[in-house]
Formats: sequence, structure tokens, C-alpha cells
Amino acid sequence: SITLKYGAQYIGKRQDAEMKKFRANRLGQFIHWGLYSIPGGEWNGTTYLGAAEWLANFAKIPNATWDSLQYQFNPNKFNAVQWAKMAKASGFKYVTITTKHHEGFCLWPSEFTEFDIENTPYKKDLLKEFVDAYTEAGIDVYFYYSILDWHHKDWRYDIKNQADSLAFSKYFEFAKNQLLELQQKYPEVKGFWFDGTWDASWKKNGKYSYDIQKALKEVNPNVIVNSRLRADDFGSRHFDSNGNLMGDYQSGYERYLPAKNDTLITKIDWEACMTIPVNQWGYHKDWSLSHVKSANEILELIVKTVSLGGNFLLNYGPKGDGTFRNEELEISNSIGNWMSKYADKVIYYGDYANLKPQDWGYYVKNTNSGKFYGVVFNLPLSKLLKIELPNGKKLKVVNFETEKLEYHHHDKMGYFISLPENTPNEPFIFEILME
Ligand SMILES: Cc1ccc([C@@H]2N[C@@H](C)[C@@H](O)[C@H]2O)cc1
Repeated sequence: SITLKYGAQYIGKRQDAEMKKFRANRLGQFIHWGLYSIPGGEWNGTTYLGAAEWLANFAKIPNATWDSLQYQFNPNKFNAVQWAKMAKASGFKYVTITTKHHEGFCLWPSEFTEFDIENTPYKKDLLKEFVDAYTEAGIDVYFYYSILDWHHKDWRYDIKNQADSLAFSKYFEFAKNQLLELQQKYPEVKGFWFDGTWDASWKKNGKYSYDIQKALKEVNPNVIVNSRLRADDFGSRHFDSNGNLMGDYQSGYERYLPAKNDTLITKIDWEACMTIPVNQWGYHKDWSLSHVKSANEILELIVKTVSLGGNFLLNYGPKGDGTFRNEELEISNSIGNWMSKYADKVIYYGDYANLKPQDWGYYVKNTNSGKFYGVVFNLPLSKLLKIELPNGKKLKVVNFETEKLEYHHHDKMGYFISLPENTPNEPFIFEILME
């Protein structure tokens, strides 16, 4: 391996209580909320198809025009306790909220900028209301923070000369001050989800990303930081030039998942983040413009992620007034119903079972109970669920609800479990006992 000054700060999976809690949580709510939530993807009568939180970029809106949205931000229908109640009922164990997205607008009263909630008609510390309500509901809080900042005068996309270097060092100080301010004002925060770290300026400054992780850990030794923050001495991101994961979990899976048979990913902590439409993080007025995932599609993505030992962050884009759109309310309700029946067995403490993947669905090992489960999404017309066990393992019992399922063995092909007479018309689970 090569000597790095700004590579991985440790090797292997963390086993402290905070990281174990993050891992056991498995299911989180992502919230994208900012000035972009006001126009909702439409500007001067034109609707833009791209992601609504990027509208300023797509519509080529000058900063001065875009930033004046600050004087319209007044979410008078925002009710943090209601948001937290809905999140809890949906089965979310943690939440990650955009404290500052690429637009640079801050949802908290920051000492380091005027472009924040204090200078809006809303005035109040919105982030504190949010943190208090979710913490009260028993949901762990994480902060999304964009390094890329379209508003800040010292932001640079690349470092071409000494002037760029000086300006960007000032931007780094600003970002570091804001992050330490967030930790100090909201000490309940469990970790930080960094984004906007793909530009040359950041990749050329591995020291900056290394220092931010170090500074946050000095304040809270078990703070959890995603790999997306980090670039090493040579600009390598997520994994350093020796192939070691930087940060505390891999956060490269955005709107897509690893393959079902990817065993490499099962060896590290990782989290996928996912939109309900194809590609809208902030509120967009018109979701008819793309496919919108159904509850069952989302449940399958969640279970597939857990079956590969990962966390899943499902995104919501509240409107400028602080309310959620109907599609999100309906998804929340459907997912919450399913989670109330099955999450304790196959989501929370769920992990990779190390069993040969099958077409009917996914295996999950519950690291709390030690039990193994199958989660069925694709009912086989054969009415048989195939299970192949590693050499030396034999199938003992298959429990489905209160009954034991029949099965027969084929010495080469493994086991064939007969489906129960009346299978639920929703994704369902069965427990596998082996010897
Ligand atoms: C090309 C691209 C840039 C930024 C993003 C941001 N990452 C997501 C988590 C959202 O915040 C999106 O705006 C997505 C794609």
C-alpha cells in the first residue's frame, strides 16, 4: 500500500454503540427542503423536467434573483411534531435533513451567513423545531450538508491559481465553522451526510475533507460521517488510493442499488438513498412527468438493501408551505402498515444472510434474534420456493405465520418449499430454521 496523509482514518467496521445503532436502524427518511421547494421545478411559466432542487441551474437563474426567494420562505403550515409522527408511523428510525443544499440557503440561524432562516418571514430556528420533534419521537437525526455552494463568494469549482486557492481556503473555513456550529447548536445530531464533493477544487484538497471528519470527531468521537465527504491525497473519493473505505459508511448508491449477488458490498457499512419518482429530491409540482414508484416497489428496494447489509434512505420533498404531497402521504401510510407487521423481523437489525440468492425474493438474517428469514416479492407460478443451503447445512423447519410449511429435498437442487394455500397479497416473510 502507498503512504497517504489524507486516506482512511481507520480500517474495518466500527463496533461502538452509535455505529451499531445506525446499522440496526436500517431505514431512514431523507428530507430535501429549501428555497427550491417554493417554485417546485417551474419558473416564469416553464416547467423543467430536471431535479427541482437544481432549477436555478437548469433555468439559468442569476443568484440575485434566486436568492430573493429567501424573502418568500414562510412555511406557515410546517408542523415538526406532525412530520415526526408521520415518520415514526412509517417505520423510519432515523432522518437526514438538508441543512444547506447547493443553493447555500441555511435552514438554521447561522452566525456565518445572512442567507439563512433568520432572514426570512419565518424567522424562527426551524431546524431546532425539527431536531426537537424528531428526537422526542425517538428518531435519530442526521444533517445533510452540501460542500458545493452556489451562493458563497469564495466557492470555487477548480483551483487554477493562487487567488482561487486563497478564496477556496476561506470557503473551507466557512464550511468548517458552519459544521462545528451545527454540532454545537444541535448536539443531538448523530452524523453528517455530505454531498456536492465531486468538483476538482475538493478533489485537489484531500486535507480539507480529512480535517472536517477529524474536527467533527473531536467534538463528538462517535459522530457518523458518510464516505461522500472524502477525497484522499490523489483525489480518490469514497475509497482511498489503497482501496480502504473513507468515512464511516459507503454512500455511493444514489437512486440505484448493488446487484443482488454483490458479496463485496456486504463486507462494509453502506447506505443507499432513493427518490420516489425517478429523479426528484426537492418538491416538484408535476410528478406525472416520470415513473413514480409504488409502495411495493419501494418495499422491495428496502428489503434488497437490508439483505445486502445496507441502510436505506427514502426521500421526501416537502412543499414550500411545509406540507407533504399526497403521493408521499400515501406511500408513508402503505409502508408504515407493512413495517408494523414485518420490520422487527426483517428490517431492524437485518443483515446479509449469506445464502444463495433466489428469484422469489431476499434472505435477511436478524442479528438481534439470530433468526433467518425469506421475504417473498415474486410469487413463483410453480408454487414452490427454492432454497439452496451451503454444504453441511440442512433445512429443519419453515415457519409461515402460525403454520409450518411442507417441503421436499432434491439432493442436487436443494429444497422446495410448498407455498401456503392462501398467500397474502403483499410481500410476506417466512422463517427458516437450519441445522
Ligand atoms: C449530478 C447530481 C448532482 C447532485 C445531486 C444531489 N444529490 C442528491 C442526494 C440530491 O441532493 C441531488 O440534488 C444529484 C445528482
